[in-house]
Amino acid sequence: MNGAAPGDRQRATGDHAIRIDGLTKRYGADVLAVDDLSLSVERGEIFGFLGPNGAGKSTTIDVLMDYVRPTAGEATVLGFDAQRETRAVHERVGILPDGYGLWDRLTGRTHLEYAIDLKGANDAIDALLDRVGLDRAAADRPVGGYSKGMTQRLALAIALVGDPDLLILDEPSSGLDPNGVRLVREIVLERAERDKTVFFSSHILPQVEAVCDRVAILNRGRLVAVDSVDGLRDALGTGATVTMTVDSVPANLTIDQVPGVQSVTVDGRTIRATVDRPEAKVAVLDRVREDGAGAIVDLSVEQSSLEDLFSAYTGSAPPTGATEREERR
Ligand SMILES: Nc1ncnc2c1ncn2[C@@H]1O[C@H](COP(=O)(O)OP(=O)(O)OP(=O)(O)O)[C@@H](O)[C@H]1O
Repeated sequence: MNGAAPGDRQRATGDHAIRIDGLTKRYGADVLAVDDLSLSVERGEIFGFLGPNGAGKSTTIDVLMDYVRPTAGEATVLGFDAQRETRAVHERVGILPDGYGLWDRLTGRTHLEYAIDLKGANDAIDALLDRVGLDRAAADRPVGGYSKGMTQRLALAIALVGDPDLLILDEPSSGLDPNGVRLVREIVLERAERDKTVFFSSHILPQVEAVCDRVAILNRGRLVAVDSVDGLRDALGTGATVTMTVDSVPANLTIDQVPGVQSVTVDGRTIRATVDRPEAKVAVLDRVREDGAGAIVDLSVEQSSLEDLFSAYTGSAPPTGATEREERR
């Protein structure tokens, strides 16, 4: 990477990868896309930026990159002012934008050459292609003939040019097959291992849950929550669901009286209890036996998912794609 003045080096070692302060963005008189948003992302964090459709995620990212100007408030990226020091930001940030603009007639390789040139970087193009699983021969064909998945792999490769300190991914998994979704996760985790920062919005909540240190949830332009997934769970008091299949369901089932049990449902020989604290899980098992359930023939305990939390914080069903299953880290 080039172009850092001596003063820049000092600022670029600041604590925050992203700092957003009182950001508001209006489109015309009617649309309040982002409403007084303040948010900090630490260096080295993997940070998930979530919200229902139209919540203001892309608008926020557009302000960070100075693609749009805020109505009020300010933002710094890697210590540089997003509006006044745009060039320094662009040199250090890799972005996979929502609806990336590629030129149909140019090859994938040419796109990468331009991106390397623009950043003053010296990446080996074949290594970038290999990293995102894009066939080297395909890279010599115009991108107009690429599938959606190939296009997205190319856009990811462009985002990785120059080994950026901050990678911003806006919906990185839309249009990708399961291999592509896995690739995004690998790239995100590889960045984390090298203390790079990743800020990404995604509708695939299990993927976010699997990789993010913290998440922010935006709803109608306002920040409604920011914490680790565990922290969000604790704040809402939603803990876990204990599911037991028993020999016979007792006529007088009293587990709803166990401290920490929030709700109990029975379906055939399966009893399901939601609990709001860890010790209630074991207490529920003890009580079921005391009530006379006989043997417990099957048992599972599931933490409240990020999908459950998302719905609780926004009052909306998780966005399309959120139910795609992901392995946990
Ligand atoms: N250029 C624009 N002109 C007018 N309104 C806009 C413009 N861009 C975004 N908006 C509006 O601003 C609001 C926030 O949109 P934004 O794209 O930032 O949300 P998002 O959270 O990224 O949504 P999605 O998940 O659907 O991509 C929406 O109401 C949207 O219609």
